[in-house]
Amino acid sequence: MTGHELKVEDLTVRYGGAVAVDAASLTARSGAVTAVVGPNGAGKTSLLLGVYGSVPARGRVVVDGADLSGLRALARARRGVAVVPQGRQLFPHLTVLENLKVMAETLRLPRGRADAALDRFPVLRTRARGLAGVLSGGEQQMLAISRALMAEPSVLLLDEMTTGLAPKIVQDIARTVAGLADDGVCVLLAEPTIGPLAGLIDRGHVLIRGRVVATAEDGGAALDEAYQRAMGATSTEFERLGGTGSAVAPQP
Ligand SMILES: Nc1ncnc2c1ncn2[C@@H]1O[C@H](COP(=O)(O)OP(=O)(O)OP(=O)(O)O)[C@@H](O)[C@H]1O
Repeated sequence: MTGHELKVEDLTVRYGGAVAVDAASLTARSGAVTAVVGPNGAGKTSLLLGVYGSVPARGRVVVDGADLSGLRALARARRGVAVVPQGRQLFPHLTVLENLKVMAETLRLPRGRADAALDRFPVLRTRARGLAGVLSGGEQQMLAISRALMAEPSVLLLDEMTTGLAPKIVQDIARTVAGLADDGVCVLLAEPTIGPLAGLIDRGHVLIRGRVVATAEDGGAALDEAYQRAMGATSTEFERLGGTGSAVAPQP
């Protein structure tokens, strides 16, 4: 197995004056599935897109020792970083195969790569000439994952891969993701809850208000505990501040 490592150092993402990710540092390595968990708006998507390079970010993104921070998303994709975006972002009016071809052409992958990607999940081969927009949610997610894997990435970023999917599909996809990590892909996924993925996640980081506030190394259940603790501490702080969520103490 060839191992890969992602190191994120002091990553900061701003939208205008608003800080979405605040000097976040984390690591992920192949052989283990790493998760970033946090509530809605915590900055998970911004973090993954900052790593992928599709939103401007400060800080460092290092893959296998190479600093990719100065590169645009396409260049990072060619250097082995792939993303399965939140909401999948497929072209609904293109066929399954055409969706794969668009990415293959964008990344200038060898001919035949898009067709071969249909074999990642058997259902994609049977739906190859059907429109992506009429696939079920689970099938669309399989297509998005196959599309991301076409370039044989060393780092795979998965944003809320299970949202809205039936439990059986979640488990099928989780098995695929576990297999990828075992096969040497460095997997970093972002989820608002750990729930059905507790068995998949090996380690991870808790992100709250853009900051990494906790790290757990001993599996999904340990990460969930750290997450609950951090959320408890956050709501206690919130109450202490009079429910304003600001750093300004409430007036008597
Ligand atoms: N394009 C944007 N322009 C301005 N603000 C944004 C943009 N994208 C996200 N934000 C804001 O940045 C913060 C972090 O959002 P982000 O989507 O990264 O969090 P998240 O943890 O992925 O949340 P969710 O689970 O709801 O997707 C939020 O306050 C959000 O409103």
